[in-house]
Amino acid sequence: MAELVFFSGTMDCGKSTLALQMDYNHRARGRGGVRFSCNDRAGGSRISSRLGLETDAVEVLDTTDFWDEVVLRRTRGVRVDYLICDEAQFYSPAQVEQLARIVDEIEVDVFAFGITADFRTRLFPGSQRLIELADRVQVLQVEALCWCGRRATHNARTVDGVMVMEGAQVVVGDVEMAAEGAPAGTPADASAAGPAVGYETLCRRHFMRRVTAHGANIMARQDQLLPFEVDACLWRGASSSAGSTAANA
Ligand SMILES: Nc1ncnc2c1ncn2[C@@H]1O[C@H](COP(=O)(O)OP(=O)(O)O)[C@@H](O)[C@H]1O
Ligand SMILES: Cc1cn([C@H]2C[C@H](O)[C@@H](COP(=O)(O)O)O2)c(=O)[nH]c1=O
Repeated sequence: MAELVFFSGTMDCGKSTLALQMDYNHRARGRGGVRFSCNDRAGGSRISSRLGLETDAVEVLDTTDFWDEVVLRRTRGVRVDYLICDEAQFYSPAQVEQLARIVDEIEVDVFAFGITADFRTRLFPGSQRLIELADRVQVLQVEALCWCGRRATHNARTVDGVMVMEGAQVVVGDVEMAAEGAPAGTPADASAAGPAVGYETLCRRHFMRRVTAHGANIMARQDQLLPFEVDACLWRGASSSAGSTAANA
């Protein structure tokens, strides 16, 4: 029995990696599939994983009709047993309905991958329809982490390093690597003209309090600059470390 499965999680939790792995595994068993993506960071018509894997895909446009895509291939004698649908949050609700129809009427498995919510915690329309229609919604096992070490559940957007709550729902971008290179919150390319948009995965607590890694770093630095008496007092409290105030934020 064919299935519509929505694999979801925050940004940077391994969705595209899993999409490529599932495509590989099904293909290795002789099944025929079609890979789709939309607005991948690597550019059009690609599925790219931060682990370094990248492959070609059919770019989903506003005008794409998944039913036609499958029927056309089958009419030409191309085997289509499953679809890999990456960045599915960007698909329209109508396109998600086409995917459900493909599962039910022509027994093609559909494996969709995407984030559920945007930088304001609102569901993307495509993700909402997937949650409504999927046979299964599977949350990825690999957890992206907040800077505090908790499981990240939210995708924050930063503009020039500052977390924002206003702006267009769709802005293609990447998470910033706090541990590698520039401190989190530093624009990826500070010399580029225009504001630098980035993303950071946060736990709910720090999302609601708007504390990104960059903000936490500033608080930790301020801790280190406390007057001697206050600093000594905190130190005697044993729980004090440069990061503890930030972590309690
Ligand atoms: N250099 C690396 N070494 C090991 N794992 C990595 C490396 N870079 C990225 N990853 C893994 O890849 C995951 C991101 O995978 P990706 O498929 O690009 O995520 P998504 O599509 O969900 O945004 C990270 O959570 C991490 O587990
Ligand atoms: C939160 C949020 C994200 N996006 C964009 C940013 C990326 O291009 C993709 C997510 O890709 P990933 O493979 O899951 O990292 O979505 C956006 O346009 N709007 C948002 O609010």
